[in-house]
Amino acid sequence: MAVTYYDLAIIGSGSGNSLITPFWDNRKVAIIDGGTFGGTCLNVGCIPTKMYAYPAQLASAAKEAAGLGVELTLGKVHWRDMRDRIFGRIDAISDGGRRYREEELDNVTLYPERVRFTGPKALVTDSGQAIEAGQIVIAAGSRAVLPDIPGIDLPQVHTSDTVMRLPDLPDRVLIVGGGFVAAEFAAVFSSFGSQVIQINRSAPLLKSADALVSERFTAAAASRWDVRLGWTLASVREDGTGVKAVIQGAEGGQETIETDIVLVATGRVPNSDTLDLQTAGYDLEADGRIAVDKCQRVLRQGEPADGVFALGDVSNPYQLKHVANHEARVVMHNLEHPEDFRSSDHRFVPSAVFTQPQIARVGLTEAEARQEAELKGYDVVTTVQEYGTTAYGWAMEDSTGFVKLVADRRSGQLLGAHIMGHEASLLIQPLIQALSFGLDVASMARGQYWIHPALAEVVENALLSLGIDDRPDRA
Ligand SMILES: Cc1cc2nc3c(=O)[nH]c(=O)nc-3n(C[C@H](O)[C@H](O)[C@H](O)COP(=O)(O)OP(=O)(O)OC[C@H]3O[C@@H](n4cnc5c(N)ncnc54)[C@H](O)[C@@H]3O)c2cc1C
Ligand SMILES: NC(=O)c1ccc[n+]([C@@H]2O[C@H](COP(=O)([O-])OP(=O)(O)OC[C@H]3O[C@@H](n4cnc5c(N)ncnc54)[C@H](O)[C@@H]3O)[C@@H](O)[C@H]2O)c1
Repeated sequence: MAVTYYDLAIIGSGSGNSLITPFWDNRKVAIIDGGTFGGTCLNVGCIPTKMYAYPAQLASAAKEAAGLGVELTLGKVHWRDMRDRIFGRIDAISDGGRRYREEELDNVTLYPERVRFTGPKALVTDSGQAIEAGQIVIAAGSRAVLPDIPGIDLPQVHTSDTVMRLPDLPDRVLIVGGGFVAAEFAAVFSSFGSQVIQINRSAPLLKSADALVSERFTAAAASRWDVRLGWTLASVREDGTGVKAVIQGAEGGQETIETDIVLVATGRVPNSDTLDLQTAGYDLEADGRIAVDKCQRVLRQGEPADGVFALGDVSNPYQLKHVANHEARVVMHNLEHPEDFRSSDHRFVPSAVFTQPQIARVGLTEAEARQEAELKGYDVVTTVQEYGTTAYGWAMEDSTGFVKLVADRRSGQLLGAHIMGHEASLLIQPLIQALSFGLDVASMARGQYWIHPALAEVVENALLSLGIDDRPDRA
């Protein structure tokens, strides 16, 4: 079999696509992707979901405004127009990116097919094209898992990959799962007027969040759509244009739900199993992720393999685009500077769920901090500051938003921050900055102005209410 040799082969055109810098202009690069060019975030993930989440926020403003003396009526939601606007933009970007790689860069070859390893630095595509490369980057991402139950292949059963392309807004939606994807789509569909039932195996929703966030979000969600905890999906069968979904309770009971569509959002698994990694001898973590060292080098029998890197959802447990981007920047440097490797920094990985109300997090939950307290010598202190205690919170008549901080009284450092409420994803950013740069609580609270009466005052007040005051020059 004829083998084509490349200096660099990249598996996955999501975060992997950003690795082709001018450094490679006079070198041969292969980029291989068996799916839609641009990967998850662009085509079926972060970007289109937020392009639905924002109009959903606008649609739900009508209810919010009523409490403030403004009568707004939600007219019609033009789902099809929205869908066409969103994907008109996204598909063009994906297509443009693919064309640029395929047609405009002489040194880059795009293989639009799946690939697997045949040796440590050897690959073969589904059509049998053999590739060898000096360096290889595995950026193959993750995919939605589907439970193995009767009816799971019916066209009315969706994952996040397909649900955003529905021809019409469904009247009734059954959402299975209690994580990020479920929380975001439940908010979108319920804001647009669909009847949403969300079932989750465990209680509460968003169970990896700080316990107070999970508890309060579960209550907030239940006030907006129908939340049923302790249920799983048992089977689905067609019923006219919709389906009858049988759900199974933790106690053994069953119920049948009539719905137009089912959205399965029960987690994602790394695509490592598509790559025949055992042939190349590379190590996997227990959950199927590719094992890497701090420099993102793939491990082989516990040792970093020379010139083989992995990044993003295929190797990290976070499954977040900003983490994949960070790791891609590290890999980009390490590919070009083998004599001067950099490491990834996973100390303070933040996340936000663009549901209603919004949720954001960085650092430790209270439970994690208490668990680590003895080992690390933390004197754990926490505070909860309601949005409603600040001037802007009054303006909003907010009754659900809050900031929870977790800190170490001994060192005066923040350990974690958890926000639920309006623009939580923005309010969290100064706290991410404080953690990342080691800014102590007292300096952060009093070493700068906080604009009055902005919503950010809720962060200032939360910092002050921790009762940590060790700045000798505090005014
Ligand atoms: C609905 C949804 C919403 C999300 N929202 C957010 C958000 O708001 N913020 C956030 O930070 N993250 C979000 N994420 C997560 C984010 O999308 C991912 O963490 C990120 O896209 C992962 O990037 P990646 O480069 O690792 O993989 P991907 O972008 O998935 O790229 C992997 C590529 O590899 C290809 N591939 C896989 N196996 C093979 C093979 N054997 N051969 C050839 N090609 C292969 C795939 O076709 C794919 O194109 C969301 C995810 C989903 C599903
Ligand atoms: N805003 C964001 O950053 C964002 C948005 C969407 C997705 N993502 C990423 O995508 C990843 C995947 O999201 P996800 O929501 O699919 O997974 P997840 O792991 O966050 O949540 C899966 C949920 O499904 C439940 N579940 C599992 N099996 C079940 C079953 N058989 N029946 C009922 N419930 C069941 C689990 O209890 C859990 O609540 C996330 O980890 C996240 O990192 C990020």
